[in-house]
Order: sequence, then structure tokens, then C-alpha cells
Amino acid sequence: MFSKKIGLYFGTFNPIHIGHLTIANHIAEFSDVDEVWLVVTPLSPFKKKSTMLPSYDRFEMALQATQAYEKIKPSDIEFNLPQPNYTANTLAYLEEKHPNYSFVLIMGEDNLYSLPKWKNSEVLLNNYEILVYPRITIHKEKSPLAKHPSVKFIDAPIMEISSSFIRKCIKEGKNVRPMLAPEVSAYIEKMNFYK
Ligand SMILES: Nc1ncnc2c1ncn2[C@@H]1O[C@H](COP(=O)(O)OP(=O)(O)OP(=O)(O)O)[C@@H](O)[C@H]1O
Ligand SMILES: O=C(O)c1ccc[n+]([C@@H]2O[C@H](COP(=O)([O-])O)[C@@H](O)[C@H]2O)c1
Repeated sequence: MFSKKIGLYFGTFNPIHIGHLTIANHIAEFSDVDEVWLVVTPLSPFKKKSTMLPSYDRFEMALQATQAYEKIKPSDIEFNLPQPNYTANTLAYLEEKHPNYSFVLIMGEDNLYSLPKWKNSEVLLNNYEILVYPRITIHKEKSPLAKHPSVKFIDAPIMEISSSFIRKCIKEGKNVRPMLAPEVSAYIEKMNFYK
């Protein structure tokens, strides 16, 4: 019997924004998970390193953004694992470290299309519940994985903002405060990030 059910929300969070927070909070409040862990990925297999802030700066922003959210916890579990960070490896590590917890994956509908290209995607699909929230995608058809027994759609709000858009705006000197938690916005200004 597991003592807690943890929803794992993986991302680079460069920086964490209100789209991420809205999803994490929605799942923490409306699904059967006890906690949502925001797993800050040092290096995602499909992402470029060039515009990436150091992992600990991204983690610090995630910590500040979630201070007032009891059920949402940033995790630095991937910091000492080999890069790029494959989710299957991290899950194996987490299960060993927390044998009393059960883990489910949280991902946007966009990621469901790319999931077959992830490392050991069959293992992920066969062993973990996958909570999928809606996103606007370029695809006309539903993902073939939408009907997979491990996939469960969650009816969460759609907020189409991205960290890359926020970084671009900051570089151009635009006001990005409405898209960020106030603590994150203040921290980015103080640290002069993304200029
Ligand atoms: N506005 C959003 N609403 C819901 N989910 C989002 C949103 N933006 C990103 N995500 C999802 O959150 C997870 C973490 O995202 P990530 O940190 O890579 O953010 P991003 O905003 O997409 O970043 P970037 O623009 O740098 O690629 C990913 O699964 C991504 O699909
Ligand atoms: O394990 C994989 O092969 C794999 C491939 C692509 C992405 N991921 C995970 O999914 C997270 C979100 O991916 P992305 O590309 O939408 O930022 C990323 O931070 C990784 O933890 C994992």
C-alpha cells in the first residue's frame, strides 16, 4: 500500500510562469494526487542548452513561485543524474528512493504526440498513469495514444504562454509581470536574467 500519490510535472521552467502554475495547481486540487512535484530538468533531451539558465536558478524561481502552495513542491532530483535527463531514468531512481510513494506523470497534450520518441516510452506507458491536460497543438487528429489505457485526460484551463516568449519579451524590454508570479518577476529583475 502506498502512503502518497505524487504527480510528476517535468519541465525546464526557464522561467516558471503562470501557465505552469495553473496546471500544477489544477491537478493538485482536482485530481486524486496528494502532491505535485515540479521536477526541474537540467537538460531536456529535445532542448538546446544555449538559452538555459543554470539549473539552480530555475529551481530557485520554482521555489519562490510555489511558497504559498502547500501541495506543489519543486524537485531537484534530476540535478545529480546523468544528462540529458531521461524521464524513465528519473522514475526508476525515484521509485528506489521513495518505495512508499506511487508516481503518475503529468503532461500536456503536445507531449503525448512526442511521447513515442521518449526513451523507454513503452515502459512509461505500461507502468504509469499519465495525466494529460489540453493544449493547443499543430495536429489535426487526436494522438494515437489518447486511447491508451494509461492515459487519462484532465479538464484543465488552456493558457498559451511559454517561457521562450517570456524570455524574448524580457530581451526586448517589455513588461512580462502578468505572466509570472510576483516573486519570480522580482527575482528576474534583481538578477538581471534574460537581458
Ligand atoms: N502555457 C502552458 N500551459 C500548460 N503547460 C505548459 C505551458 N507552457 C509549457 N507547458 C508545459 O509544461 C512543461 C514544462 O514546460 P517547459 O518548462 O519546458 O516550458 P515552456 O514554457 O514550454 O518552455 P520553452 O518556451 O522554453 O520551451 C512541458 O510539458 C510543457 O509542455
Ligand atoms: O525521457 C525522454 O526521452 C524525454 C524526452 C523529452 C522530454 N522529456 C521530459 O519532458 C519534459 C518537458 O519536455 P518539453 O520538451 O516539453 O520541455 C522535459 O523537461 C523532460 O523532463 C523526456
